[in-house]
Amino acid sequence: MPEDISERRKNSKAVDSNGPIEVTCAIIEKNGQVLAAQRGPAMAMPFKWEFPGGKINPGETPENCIIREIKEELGVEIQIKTMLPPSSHSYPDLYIRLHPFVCRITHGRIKPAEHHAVQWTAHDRLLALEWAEADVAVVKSYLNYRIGKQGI
Ligand SMILES: Nc1nc2c([nH]c(=O)n2[C@@H]2O[C@H](COP(=O)(O)OP(=O)(O)OP(=O)(O)O)[C@@H](O)[C@H]2O)c(=O)[nH]1
Repeated sequence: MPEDISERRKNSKAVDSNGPIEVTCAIIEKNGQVLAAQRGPAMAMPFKWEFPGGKINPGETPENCIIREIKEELGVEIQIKTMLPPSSHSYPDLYIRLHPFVCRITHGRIKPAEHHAVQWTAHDRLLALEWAEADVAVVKSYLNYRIGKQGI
C-alpha cells in the first residue's frame, strides 16, 4: 500500500491532530456490478450514496478496519482483491482520507444495519448516483481501474 498509516500514527502526533480522519470504504463487486449504499435521513449528508466502511480505529490496519466495518454494517464477510489509491477530501467541517478497497463477498447475505438502502449498480450507472462529495473521485478512480484491467 502507498502509505503505512499505523507507522505514521505512531511517529507523529502533530501530523495526526491536524491530519485527515482516515476512513476505509469497500467497493464490493458482483457480476459486473458494485454495491452502493445510501445514507439515512438522520445521518449527515442524508440520502447521499457512499461505499460502506468507516473510520480506522487506533492501532487497526486499514484492511482489518474494512473487514470489521463490512461485517458490522452489512453482516457479510469479504475478501479484499486490491486497494485503490487513497483520496482526500475537505468538507466544510471535516477533512477525510478515503481508503478504497475493491472486494468480494465470501460469506453471508447482505443485511444493512445502518444504511437506508443498498443497491447493486452497473458500472455505467455509477456516476448517475448522488454520491457524497468525497466519493466522486473514488468512483472515477474505480472506473479507471476497471478500464485498465479489462475494459468495461
Ligand atoms: N464509510 C464511508 N464514509 C464516508 C464515505 N464518503 C464520505 O465522505 N464518508 C464520510 O467519512 C466519515 C466516516 O464515518 P463513518 O460514520 O462511516 O465511520 P464510523 O462508522 O467509523 O463512525 P462512527 O463510529 O463515528 O459512527 C463520515 O463523515 C462520512 O460521511 C464513504 O464512501 N464511506
